[in-house]
Formats: sequence, structure tokens, C-alpha cells
Amino acid sequence: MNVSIVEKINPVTKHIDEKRSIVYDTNQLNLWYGDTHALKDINLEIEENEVTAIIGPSGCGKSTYIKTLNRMVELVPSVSTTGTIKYKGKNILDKSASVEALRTEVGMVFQKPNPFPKSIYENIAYGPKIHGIKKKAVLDEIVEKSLRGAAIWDEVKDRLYQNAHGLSGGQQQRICIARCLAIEPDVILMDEPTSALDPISTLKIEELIKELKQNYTIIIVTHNMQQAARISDKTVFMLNGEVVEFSNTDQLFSNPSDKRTEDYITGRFG
Ligand SMILES: Nc1ncnc2c1ncn2[C@@H]1O[C@H](COP(=O)(O)OP(=O)(O)OP(=O)(O)O)[C@@H](O)[C@H]1O
Repeated sequence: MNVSIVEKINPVTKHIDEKRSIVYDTNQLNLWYGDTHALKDINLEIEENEVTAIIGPSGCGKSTYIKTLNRMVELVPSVSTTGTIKYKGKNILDKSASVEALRTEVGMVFQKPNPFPKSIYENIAYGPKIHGIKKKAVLDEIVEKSLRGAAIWDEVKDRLYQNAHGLSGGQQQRICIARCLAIEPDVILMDEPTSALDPISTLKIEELIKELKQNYTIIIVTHNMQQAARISDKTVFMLNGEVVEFSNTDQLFSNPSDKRTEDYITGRFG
């Protein structure tokens, strides 16, 4: 058994130095979809074991930015970029960088829960199996730890071999988070993970995010400013493809330094 997953999913808090390390360092990032200039001169440092929320009005580039962090954005054929995004010191936009290696460290959870049409067990065991883990006992352990880590074990432990599509939307989203944990990522990207969920499921995911940040770096796009204020340490406010403000969440919401941030958070536009 690879012990790291046990360490990560059990709440054994890492010893964090006063100065956290930078996980993602984005420098002068520009991105175009054909002629559409979607990201403009983005400079951001994302620190480990923090929740960083990205907010801003529709079309400002939030999803585009988060999808550059695991290079999913490249699935759009017309995309071109300039600048760099260093993940743990290496530029992931460099053509020689391995997408596969990146995605073993960076998991993603999407807006709409998207479990595979397979059993709950198979959903979680799928990633580890692809990475060569075959022993049933090891897979069993990973499945349990991952489901516990995603705060859904008690709800599904007696129905592990039933189809995941039979679960509620909120449960399916936690299965997707468990599936992410099973590949032992360091970073979890979340693109509006609660926007399709009811308030109680939303609260459960928010509580989970607060727990997970002890062991993972989390970057979350959200339309919900209250959510950003509740769960994040840092907040990025984007507008028209630019980062207008990036600061501690408390500060951004209580004392924004840019008039445009103030206008947005007080509901004057967006
Ligand atoms: N696949 C694509 N092809 C062309 N243009 C795109 C594509 N995806 C996004 N865009 C454009 O890039 C800009 C940023 O879009 P993006 O989806 O990143 O914004 P967003 O802030 O996530 O919006 P929303 O909150 O509505 O999801 C928009 O002008 C959008 O129209």
C-alpha cells in the first residue's frame, strides 16, 4: 500500500512552515481562443494548503484560467498562449511538459457531477487501476479511504457495488471528489462544484473543502460570493480576462483596494 494516500486522506495535518510554498506561479499569461483574447497578462501565485477562490462576472475568464492549470483548455483547437505557468517550478505550458504526469497530481471536479455509469466502487478504483494497482485488498483500502476523505463513506458503504448514478446530485459530487482523491493529487481544481446542488449538499461540500485544505491545495471557481467568503483563504477577482484584485479573502470582501472589485461585490454589476 502506498502510504501517502493514507496520510493524505486521514486528517494528519502536514507541518506547514510559516511561509507556504508556491504551487502555481503564473507569469504574464495570455490566452486566445482564435481572435478572442480571453486571459490578459495574468500574474498569480497560488500557495499550498490554501483555498483560492476565483470570482467575477460571466465571461471574465474564470473557467478558462482554471482549465489552463491542468491544460484542459488545450482541448479547444484554436487556443494559443503566451507566458508561463510554473507548477512546482516547472512550466506546464512548455510543449515538452507531460500532461499525464501533471494530471496525476492535479485533480478536477466539474460543475455537473459526472460519475462514470459504473458502481461506486469502480468509480473510485478506476484511477488507481489505471496506475497499475491490481491487488483487491489495496484497492479496497483506497476506495474506503477516498470515500471517507470525501465524507461519503457512511452513506455508501453498504451499496458500494450499486451504480453511482443512483445517488443524489450532492452524493454524486462527493463521489467525484473521492474519485479525485483516489489518484493522490496535490491540487484539486473545482469549477463551480456546487452550482448544480441544493443548499444542504452545497453546505456539505463547503465543509469538505475546508477539511481537505489541510492536505490539498484547492482552487475553486464560484459565482457565489458568499461561498468564496465562507471557504477561501485568498480570492481572485477577474474582469474581462484580467485579474483586478488578488488578496486575502477577508480583505477583498471587507476592504477591496480596487473600485471595480467594490462595485462587483456590492452588486453594482455582474
Ligand atoms: N471554447 C471556446 N471557444 C471560443 N471562445 C471561448 C471558449 N470558451 C470560452 N470562450 C470565451 O472566452 C471568454 C472567457 O470565457 P470563460 O468561460 O473562461 O468565462 P467564465 O468567467 O468562466 O464565464 P462563466 O462564469 O459564464 O462560466 C469568453 O469571452 C468566452 O466567450
